Amino acid sequence: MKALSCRLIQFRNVEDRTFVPGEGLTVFTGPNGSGKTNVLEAFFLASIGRSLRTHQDQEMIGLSHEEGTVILSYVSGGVENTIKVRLFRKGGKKLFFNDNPVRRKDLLGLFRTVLFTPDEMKLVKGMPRERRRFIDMELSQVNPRYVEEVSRVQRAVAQRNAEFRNARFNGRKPQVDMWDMQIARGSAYVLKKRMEALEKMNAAASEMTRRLTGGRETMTIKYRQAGNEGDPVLSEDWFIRKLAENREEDTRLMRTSIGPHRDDLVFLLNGRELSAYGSQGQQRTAVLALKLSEIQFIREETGENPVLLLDDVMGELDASRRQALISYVEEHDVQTIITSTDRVGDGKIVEMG
Ligand SMILES: Nc1ncnc2c1ncn2[C@@H]1O[C@H](COP(=O)(O)OP(=O)(O)OP(=O)(O)O)[C@@H](O)[C@H]1O
Repeated sequence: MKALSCRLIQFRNVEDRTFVPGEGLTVFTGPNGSGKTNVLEAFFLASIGRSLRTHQDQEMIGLSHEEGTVILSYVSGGVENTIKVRLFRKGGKKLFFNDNPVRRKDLLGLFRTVLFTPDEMKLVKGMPRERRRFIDMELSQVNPRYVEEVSRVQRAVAQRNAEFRNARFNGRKPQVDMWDMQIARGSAYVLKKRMEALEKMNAAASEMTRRLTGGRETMTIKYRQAGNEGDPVLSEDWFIRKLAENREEDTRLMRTSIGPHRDDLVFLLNGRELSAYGSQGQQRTAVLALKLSEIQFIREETGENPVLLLDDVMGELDASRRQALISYVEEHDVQTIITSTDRVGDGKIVEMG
């Protein structure tokens, strides 16, 4: 999969400009504040349907305008396609695939990207939410049903929690059997897909780590299931039983403590927990290995490379990791779009400002 062009109209600080990346490496360069990340954000918006740095879509519209647009052309499976995102100051956005309106969940998986920003260090150090987002983002781009099942579980959890509040307010016993069943059904599917992905990721991530460290270190990813100390259990019955067991406490706290929305990933380096024992450098290597494994996973699942978007990460990586990254993307022909104040690599250079 390759991006052919990305046109930004009244988007952030760009009035109207079309950016044409090269087939391999492209570096958007310019001084601080010149709009490098804005361009990367436009590519990401066309891929995921939201910004890489804000939940407020309106912030992306050029300051004095009522509407902003991104039009991305890309080629996938030898076919050229266009994604258009229109953002409105008065609220909302419209998404189009080859000029036909689409919903956000149908956009996911059309133009597939892997994003790597300095923020990604949160994968190791941050909250479990960051790690769930990582695996969800990856699966959402290769499996449309996964997106639906995740939102089904989210909705059922929200309804279950609302029922706890209503019941408390009205002084009655909560009626949550129906939500428990829905959560169990969706969770079993989500878990199964996450475990399958993890198995593939594990193989790729340990291979990448060996490569990045000259064989000195190995990484494994483990899945930590809420309410279970042992190996993850994927059956609906397990979820039903656990939700029932936890109902009393959930009623008291008005939340749902079992389900994929409470699970986490644990990264182990040479068998030890990376977040607790890993040095900064080891954590960086691990995150880089995870990102490269994400590319590999998407390629294996879809038969095509995603486009790699790197925001300002080159400065974060030392020379050897930088070189490992560049040689990986060159070897595998991964189109890579980089923002950097320096001219890194020997790809196409696009000057901002
Ligand atoms: N909605 C908007 N309308 C107009 N300009 C905007 C809008 N949002 C941000 N900007 C401008 O965009 C610029 C920031 O762009 P961006 O973050 O892409 O810079 P950058 O080149 O990546 O910088 P750095 O090297 O510091 O990361 C700032 O000048 C900011 O004022």
